[in-house]
Amino acid sequence: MFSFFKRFKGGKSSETPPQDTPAAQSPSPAASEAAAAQPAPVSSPVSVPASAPAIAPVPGSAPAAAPAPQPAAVQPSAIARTEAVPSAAVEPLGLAQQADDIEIEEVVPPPAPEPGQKQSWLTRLRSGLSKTSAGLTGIFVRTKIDDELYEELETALLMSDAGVEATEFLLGALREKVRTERLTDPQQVKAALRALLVDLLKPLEKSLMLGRAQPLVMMIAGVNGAGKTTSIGKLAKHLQRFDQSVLLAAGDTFRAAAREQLTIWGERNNVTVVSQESGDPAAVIFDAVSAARARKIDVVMADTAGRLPTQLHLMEELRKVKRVIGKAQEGSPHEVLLVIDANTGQNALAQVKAFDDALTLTGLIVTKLDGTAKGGILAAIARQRPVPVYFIGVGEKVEDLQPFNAEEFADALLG
Ligand SMILES: Nc1nc2c(ncn2[C@@H]2O[C@H](COP(=O)(O)OP(=O)(O)OP(=O)(O)O)[C@@H](O)[C@H]2O)c(=O)[nH]1
Repeated sequence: MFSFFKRFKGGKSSETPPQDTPAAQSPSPAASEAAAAQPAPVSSPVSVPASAPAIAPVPGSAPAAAPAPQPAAVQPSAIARTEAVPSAAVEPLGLAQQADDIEIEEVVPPPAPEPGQKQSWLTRLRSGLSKTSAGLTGIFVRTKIDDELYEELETALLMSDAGVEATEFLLGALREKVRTERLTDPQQVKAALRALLVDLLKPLEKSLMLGRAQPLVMMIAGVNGAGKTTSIGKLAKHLQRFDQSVLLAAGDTFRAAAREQLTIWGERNNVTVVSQESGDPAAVIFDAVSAARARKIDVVMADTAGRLPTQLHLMEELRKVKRVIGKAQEGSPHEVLLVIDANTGQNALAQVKAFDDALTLTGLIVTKLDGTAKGGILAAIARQRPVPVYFIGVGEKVEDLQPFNAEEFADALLG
């Protein structure tokens, strides 16, 4: 089963988080880059209790969900999936070196869905992708498997934003499967396409692993309006439900409304927001990470201003933000997430490539799959830049942001 989050557990790492010295009071001398910038006052609209549990029991983590730990990451499906993902750079801090005293356990299963909730989420995903699924399923009502079927399929896949490379790959593999498995019925071809899609998308499935550092620092980037701030809010709410204390850094010092949006959200949800009226986003985020270390907060999420990959100076600014976060806490940021709007089609792939080249992304959040999105973009990403997809969004409510699941997604695409 796919987990909402995973928990990094055991050993010295979680009991003794690295460098607990409150850096807020005594910043690291190495932080000259950030120190040169204006310090950001820590504004705590509503303060988070300093005693927020670092590794609190996880709701719903019934013993059955937590099999006996085995040395060095042997949780079956979860770890296999993690290893299958090329950017397994997110493997927790020096895991290999600490294999003797660290275990990984999948102890954070998905929350028990409220009646109808899961169903309504899937319904929204299906209806969001209905344009693509209508196009694809129409093809398989034919009676024969012929060139026309493959041509229509090619058009439908290209129209779904899968792009030339993923489309050619899927069609080539499909023809091969039809030949070797001697398929004769178009419905069998549909099932074969589903299997190929699942295989293609599966490496993108990955759970966010909690508890491998304190704080776990996530930097969130993306173009304007992709849904960064909204996703941070939703994710913070999910994290709170998993007993994680959260602190937000309003690193979008460019757009006042974004800062306000985050602050209001923080006030409503009892989450501290570190913000500054203007100035250097790196300094704001540096202070936020330092404050989180001092307060023993579990997760820091750092918002950043939207920017286009072609705005080279702004991309350089992001690289600086990342470097400075590393000075506030060694090994940070643990996650560099890109938020992409699925409605931007192939442009989203270009964004993934550009931001990955600049920042070495560890994951994606794909938003607005409830809109006019066609969904094939995930096949293009899987084929051309397989950065894991942690979450997908199908609406504006908190529960509209859910973990990406390749099978559910393939089913929604194929109708
Ligand atoms: N329909 C839909 N709307 C979404 C989703 N995610 C975010 N939005 C909306 O998209 C709009 C932009 O979201 P923001 O979170 O402000 O985007 P941002 O990336 O922070 O924008 P900038 O600060 O300008 O860079 C808002 O109206 C959100 O409510 C989603 O999954 N579905």
